[in-house]
Amino acid sequence: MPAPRAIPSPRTEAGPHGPQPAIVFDHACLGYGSKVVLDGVHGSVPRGQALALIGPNGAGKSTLIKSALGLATVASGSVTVCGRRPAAARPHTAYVPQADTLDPEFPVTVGQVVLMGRYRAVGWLRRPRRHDRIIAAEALDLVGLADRSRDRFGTLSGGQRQRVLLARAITQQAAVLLLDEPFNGVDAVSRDALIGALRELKRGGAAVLVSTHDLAIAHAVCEQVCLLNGRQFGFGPLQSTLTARNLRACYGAQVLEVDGSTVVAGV
Ligand SMILES: Nc1ncnc2c1ncn2[C@@H]1O[C@H](COP(=O)(O)OP(=O)(O)OP(=O)(O)O)[C@@H](O)[C@H]1O
Repeated sequence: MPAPRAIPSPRTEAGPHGPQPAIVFDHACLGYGSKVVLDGVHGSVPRGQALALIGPNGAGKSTLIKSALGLATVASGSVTVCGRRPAAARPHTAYVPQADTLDPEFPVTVGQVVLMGRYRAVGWLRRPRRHDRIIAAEALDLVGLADRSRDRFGTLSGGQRQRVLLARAITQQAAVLLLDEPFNGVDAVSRDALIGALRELKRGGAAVLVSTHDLAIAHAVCEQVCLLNGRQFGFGPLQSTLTARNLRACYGAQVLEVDGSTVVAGV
């Protein structure tokens, strides 16, 4: 039997016109109940690539991520994940919340948190097998925390906790990874570890959606960017989308020119 791997080998689902994108937003208007908070999102993410969601506070970044999980209302247009409605595609998606959503006082070890990612595959009432433990150990190694497995989750720094949550998502071996501001308040070591792990996941064929306030993260990890502020201000390759014009339209007065570079102030 081949050794288990946290990151599965690349797979492409072929459609009639070639490989199918992992995520497709088709003129999607998104919100909660009857309230629309995000208008006209249009673009797609192939497997093995990442999309950065960029925009000011309240722009709709989390809403876009929730729509791919089937947790936001699609008022018009459509959102498709792995060729299905998002709710039906949940077995193929893994979600990384912000680290502060998990109570650090909860008495659980780092290894146990990572192993929780295997529960969907194992079943809640069954014990994880050796196979699952190997996958969890490999995922923890990928985020650079192999030596912290027995430590209590709450004793880790915020950045390390964020890495543990990414490891938990990696063990799900999902085709689509959705990360909500994983770099917020993260130190340089954790930031580099997260960037390295995301690159490795893309190499394994995963499609990644990552919301961030940091344009440098988009450049380090993502092929495409989606600029949002209540509606879409651009969706496409970084170079042609992260233009001063688009950023100014999206952020307004918060965009500055510093030494010929465009900088978004205060985020
Ligand atoms: N469950 C909800 N019900 C109704 N409105 C909501 C809900 N969640 C978010 N909103 C609203 O949707 C809009 C977009 O919020 P969202 O959290 O998606 O923005 P964001 O870009 O992720 O913001 P931040 O960077 O501050 O996390 C906001 O006006 C917010 O108040």
